[in-house]
Amino acid sequence: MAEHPELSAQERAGKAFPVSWDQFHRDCRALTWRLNEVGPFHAVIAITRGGLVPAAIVARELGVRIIDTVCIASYDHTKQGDLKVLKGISADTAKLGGGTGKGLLIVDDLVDTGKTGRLVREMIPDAHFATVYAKPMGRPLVDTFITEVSQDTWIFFPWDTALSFQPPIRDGAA
Ligand SMILES: O=P(O)(O)OC[C@H]1O[C@H](OP(=O)(O)OP(=O)(O)O)[C@H](O)[C@@H]1O
Ligand code: HPA
Ligand SMILES: [Mg+2]
Repeated sequence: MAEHPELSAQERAGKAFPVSWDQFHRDCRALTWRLNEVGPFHAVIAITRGGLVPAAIVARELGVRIIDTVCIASYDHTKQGDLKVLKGISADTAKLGGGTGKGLLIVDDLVDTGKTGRLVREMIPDAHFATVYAKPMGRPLVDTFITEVSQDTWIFFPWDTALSFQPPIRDGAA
C-alpha cells in the first residue's frame, strides 16, 4: 500500500464490491445468527458512523435496547488519516461491562487495516467485536464477521452510493 501514498485507499483497492440495502440487511441478520450463539450482551456499542446501521439491525434482532457509540474519525472519504476519538463509551455502558467490556458487543460495518478496531479493543479488551465485512489485515482483530473480501477490494455501502449508469463490462467496466 505504501508504494502509492498519493492514491486514496479506494484507488489503490482497484476492485469494487457494491452492497445493496437488501444484501446489507441479509448480511446483518446472518451476523446476528452467529452472535446469538455468543451472547447475551448487556449493550451494543456502534463505532460511528458506519457501525450505526448494522448496530441498529443487530440490536433489534438480539433484543438489546441499550445502544452506545464510540465516535472515531479517520478516513476523509477514502484516505485514512490519524484516528481521532471524538467520543468514548459512556460511564453507564462502561459500568455494565465491568470496566473491561465483558458482555458488551462492539459493532462496525467493516475492518480494513484494523486501526479503528484496535483502538476500540484497547478501550474495552473483553468486549466482543463484530463486523459485517472483513479484509485480511483487520480480520485477526474481529471475533465474528460474515464476509471476507480481499485487501485490494473497496466496499461500497448503500448509504454512500446511488444508482447510476454503468458501462458494459466489455467496454472496461470494473
Ligand atoms: O480498519 P480500518 O482501516 O481502521 O477501517 C475501518 C473503518 O473505516 C471506516 O470508518 P471511517 O473512518 O471511514 O468513518 P465512518 O464510519 O464515519 O464512515 C469503517 O466504517 C470502519 O470504521
Ligand atoms: O472498503 C471500504 N469501504 C468503505 N469504507 C471503508 N473504510 C475503510 N475501508 C473501506
Ligand atoms: Mg467507521
